[in-house]
Amino acid sequence: MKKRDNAFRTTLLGIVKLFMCENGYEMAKFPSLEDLLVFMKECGTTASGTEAKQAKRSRSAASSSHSFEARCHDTNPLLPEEMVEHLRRGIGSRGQVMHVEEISARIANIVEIPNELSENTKSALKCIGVTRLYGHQAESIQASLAGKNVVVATMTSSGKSLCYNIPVLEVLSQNLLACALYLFPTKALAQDQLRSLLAMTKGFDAGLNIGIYDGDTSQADRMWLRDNARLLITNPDMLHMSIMPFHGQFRRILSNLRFIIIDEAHAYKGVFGCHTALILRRLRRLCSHVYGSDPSFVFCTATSANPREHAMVLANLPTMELIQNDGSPSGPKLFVLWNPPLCLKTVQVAMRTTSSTDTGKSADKNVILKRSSPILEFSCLFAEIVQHGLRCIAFCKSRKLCELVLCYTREILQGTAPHLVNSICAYRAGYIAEDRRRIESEFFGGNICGVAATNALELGIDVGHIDVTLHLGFPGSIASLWQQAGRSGRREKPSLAVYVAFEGPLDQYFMKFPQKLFRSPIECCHIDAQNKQVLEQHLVCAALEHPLSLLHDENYFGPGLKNAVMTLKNKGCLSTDPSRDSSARIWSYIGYEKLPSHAVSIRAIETERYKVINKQKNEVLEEIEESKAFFQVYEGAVYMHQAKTYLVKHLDISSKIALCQEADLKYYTKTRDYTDIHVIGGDIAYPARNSSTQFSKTTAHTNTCKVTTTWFGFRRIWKGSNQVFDTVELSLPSYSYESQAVWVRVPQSIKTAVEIKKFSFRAGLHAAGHALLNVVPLYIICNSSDMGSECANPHDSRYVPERILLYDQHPGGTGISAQVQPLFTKLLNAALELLTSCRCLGDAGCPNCVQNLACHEYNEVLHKDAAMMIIKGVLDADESSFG
Ligand SMILES: Nc1ncnc2c1ncn2[C@@H]1O[C@H](COP(=O)(O)OP(=O)(O)OP(=O)(O)O)[C@@H](O)[C@H]1O
Repeated sequence: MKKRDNAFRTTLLGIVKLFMCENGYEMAKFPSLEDLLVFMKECGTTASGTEAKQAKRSRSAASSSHSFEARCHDTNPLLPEEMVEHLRRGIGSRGQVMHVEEISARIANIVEIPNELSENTKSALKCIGVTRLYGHQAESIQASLAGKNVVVATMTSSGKSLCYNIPVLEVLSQNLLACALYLFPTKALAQDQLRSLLAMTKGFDAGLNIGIYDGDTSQADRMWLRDNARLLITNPDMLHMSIMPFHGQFRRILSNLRFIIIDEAHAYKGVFGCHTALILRRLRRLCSHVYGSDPSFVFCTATSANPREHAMVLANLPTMELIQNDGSPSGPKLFVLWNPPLCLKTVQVAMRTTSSTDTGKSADKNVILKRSSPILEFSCLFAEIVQHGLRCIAFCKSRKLCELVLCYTREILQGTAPHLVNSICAYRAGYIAEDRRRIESEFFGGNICGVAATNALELGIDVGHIDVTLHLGFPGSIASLWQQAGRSGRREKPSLAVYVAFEGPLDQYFMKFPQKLFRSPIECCHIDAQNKQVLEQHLVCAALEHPLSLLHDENYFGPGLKNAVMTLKNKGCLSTDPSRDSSARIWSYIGYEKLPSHAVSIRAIETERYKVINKQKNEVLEEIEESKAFFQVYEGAVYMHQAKTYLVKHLDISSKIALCQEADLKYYTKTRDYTDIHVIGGDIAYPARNSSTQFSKTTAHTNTCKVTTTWFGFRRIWKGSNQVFDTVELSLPSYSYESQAVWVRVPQSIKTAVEIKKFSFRAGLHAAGHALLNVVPLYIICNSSDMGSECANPHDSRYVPERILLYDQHPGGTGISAQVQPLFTKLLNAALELLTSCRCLGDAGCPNCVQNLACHEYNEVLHKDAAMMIIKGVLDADESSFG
């Protein structure tokens, strides 16, 4: 018996050793098996059961670069609600399911199609198989036909398009001159809408001449549409650059304009929203002053806290009918919060720094409790879901994550269901338009059953029925999470959403307090149509389109009009006839630019891009924005595209081309770089609405800044173990762009106090910046990549300014820094709370407090205690300066 026990012990120890070693744990820390098991039990991890089996399997799958494998091999079709139980028993058996929120089904509120609608409209409904209307559709159609401005804020896939298509088709079939203008934020959505409009109007006997007028429309088609279209689909960019500056060519449409449709209105926020608001004011002014038309608006938007206010500000409308009683049916949805399990990991930790000049270079190995990789957990879930016949969108926060998830999931499927490997793909910005259209239609048609996507698929492109949405990390706002989750479960069908947490503070906060996710109000959509800089830019465009009048145009451009006109006069952009009475003066454009609208970029989108070309096939794989290019493509970089790895062979900086070739590589690469932020000056005040005294007691400033990134090398890292095995030098030009920063000065006395404690001040500033960055999404709708903080470079001991600084990572800035400024005290308090409540040990903190996944310096040179002293010091100093 004893002999058998010993044999069992030896075998078990062998398995555990293998498991520990494959997962990077250090056995030496545990002298006996008992010590190890006691430790693992305390940590809530066990190397027996599933883990040990996995370890065994990993050994047999030694050829694979990863030590993971899907742990459930059955591939029976399952319904979404069966899936939760299945996951709990299978890959979720290590207690990953933190919460299951049951969202009950919604019963449809159905009404008959109003009899008074024309035969044309009735036949359009028949063409798409709609026999009755949902309550909200009937309500909004009635309001629109009565001439009211309407905003429809109902769930994803609730049939919002009919809320505008029906009144438009009705009016256009009754009045053969009437026209409508549809605005979509993306070209893909415009294509989608054109398809459904063409399907609806097959039997129409009134010529509508529906067409898209965007950057892809040929010159011949443009001319035809200008002369004939009655339903013109376009986007704010075209309106701004190509339609309004040449409005005379659109005389027929503008004179007869009855409707302006704005779908996906929630996409118009931040700087893009601010520009669109000014574009709509220009359009309404032209319609009224030049063409005598007064179109009604229909907005469709995802649920937000303020759909009515948002739509009214966007188009400067005094009244707006809000339709939000969703009458569409929806099946039950289960929303699962999934936390990757804790396990033991050996990590290199920076030792406590001993002086202000020491940058914390010494390191030691230690065993810590860490969550297993959320990316692998997510990929296992993705693989499991598609194996059970469920159609799935796996939402990832970044393009790189999208590629990694696809790569890992395909690898899992290769072992468990090889026939499904090519039935999943990635979908993200950067792919060329044809590839995106192909993926959309293959997903719609069922050739593809799962897509790893960024928020590029969040907006309502119709990809057919989806059973499950997976969410890797918090997408930046509760509104956005709901919008993504709403993509599954059309009509009465049950659906499932699984939110997989990263180790960051925000994700862990929601795992701990699920009610904050499910019971908290959804965020507001903010825009500031009074932004001085944006107003001036659009007034120049407006003056070219039709001279400005202080008397008649204040209605459109608001109380800032007079000051802005005077500024533009001083800049030599506007002139007036001084002999006229001042109130009767009209202001004409006299600037040197022929088309001022071409100098106004409304999305802060970069035009300069690098093309990534597959050398063997001579095909363009991707176009990467210039600011992001050198993080992904340089000679020797491993570049990923649709789960294939490529080696970048040549980078031609002058022609902006990266040539790569497919290669089966077991490593990935990461750049070594640093980013300097130079505050230029010029206060920015945005948005005005937030600068109430309640928030403004802060010495924080918002200024324009210059961001310069320098790349000096890259590392080659093994895929499975994440071990660096090679470091290579790089010589690339630095990249600079102007942006906006929000920052607060740290008093000299605090620096001295930190240094008396023998803490590193640089490390404290770095950690304080991270802590602040980690709490920003609690207050402001943004993606984690929107903002960065000033990070201390471990290889650089130059002077660092005594400040905590966050900056907008989009060239040109999207206004987010200025949104943060009035909230700075709140953020400092929240960051301090985050640090004091985190019980991690060690100066370098943990991903729950001062570490940040996106840190340019890989979380080196951090000091949590110093960060707490600095934040507290700034708060005290601010409090005393405001009394
Ligand atoms: N009254 C109705 N009866 C039956 N089906 C309907 C009805 N209204 C709309 N639908 C169908 O519901 C689906 C979703 O409609 P639609 O795309 O208009 O929703 P949406 O709210 O605009 O979606 P998104 O939020 O993704 O933009 C379409 O297939 C449409 O044909």
